[in-house]
Amino acid sequence: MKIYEKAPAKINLLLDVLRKREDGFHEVEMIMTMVDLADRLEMEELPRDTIIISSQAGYIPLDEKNLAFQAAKLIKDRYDVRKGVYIHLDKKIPVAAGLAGGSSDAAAALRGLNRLWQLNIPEEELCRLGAELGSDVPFCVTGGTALATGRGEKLEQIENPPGCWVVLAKPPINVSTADVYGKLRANEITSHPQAKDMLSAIRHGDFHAICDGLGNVLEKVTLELYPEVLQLKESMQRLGADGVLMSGSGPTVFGLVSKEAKLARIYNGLRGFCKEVYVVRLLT
Ligand SMILES: C[C@](O)(CO)[C@H](O)COP(=O)(O)OP(=O)(O)OC[C@H]1O[C@@H](n2ccc(N)nc2=O)[C@H](O)[C@@H]1O
Ligand SMILES: Nc1ncnc2c1ncn2[C@@H]1O[C@H](COP(=O)(O)OP(=O)(O)OP(=O)(O)O)[C@@H](O)[C@H]1O
Repeated sequence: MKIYEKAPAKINLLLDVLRKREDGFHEVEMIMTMVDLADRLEMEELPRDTIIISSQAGYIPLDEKNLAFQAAKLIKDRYDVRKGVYIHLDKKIPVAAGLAGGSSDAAAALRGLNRLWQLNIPEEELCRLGAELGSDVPFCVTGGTALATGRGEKLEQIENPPGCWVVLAKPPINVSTADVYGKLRANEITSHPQAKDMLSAIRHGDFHAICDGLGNVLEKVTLELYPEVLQLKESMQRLGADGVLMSGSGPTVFGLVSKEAKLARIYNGLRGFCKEVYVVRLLT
């Protein structure tokens, strides 16, 4: 039997860091949602007790470093599954982009293998397993829109923001999340984005208040390291996006756009100097 799972990319509408914790992680407050740019996983049971990963993308690890491999190994070990699985990853989400591509693949593998092996693991437990793989994985298990706290693994589902277009632009640099958090001086953050304002904007379906409330404290680190990300933000604003922000630790910048008529100008303007530009929708 073959099964398929979609692994959508996430964006952070808001990312605040409250403090650095003793375990080295940072206490965060994030509002995350999904967009319809997605990897696709094909999973097939193997009679041999092995995990095989393949992908059309030549630039990701296919061994135990792959997060989908780690998800399969975790679920096999924890539930004593003696069967194997072949997982093909059709990668569409850019890698090391701030869009949680690897985390979403891991989450899709957890959901898919739960079905393939009929394990009936409740979603809450899948999230707990996901948290062992990475801070973004629990959100990628549930999807939707959520307020994430703790190191990102504590989730409160909220309603989806109103539908809109999302322009994603990734400059040709790879950013390490660990490096960005490592360079952040949490006690020196002077301006914190307000989660309560964003939650209220989403609750009221107020697109313009959502655009006004966008904020990400990791921008300070990434924009200083890579001025081209700042240039990209400024270009997107100049070209007419309603709200613009860097996603996660970057370097992808997203623009929220309400009117379809604006898209061609923004897309063509960005494509002039950035090869990777995607026009997608919020997943609502
Ligand atoms: C930047 C975001 O993607 C925003 O959604 C997340 O906060 C990071 O999520 P992630 O990539 O799943 O992160 P993990 O794989 O758990 O951790 C990668 C590294 O980022 C740092 N890290 C991550 C999450 C967090 N709350 N505090 C941290 O300091 C840690 O140094 C960790 O070693
Ligand atoms: N299935 C996978 N897809 C993409 N990258 C993977 C995968 N498994 C492991 N990786 C590795 O994980 C690293 C980060 O890639 P990923 O695309 O998940 O980053 P990201 O979008 O910045 O994630 P986040 O937003 O959660 O910080 C890369 O170095 C990549 O080699």
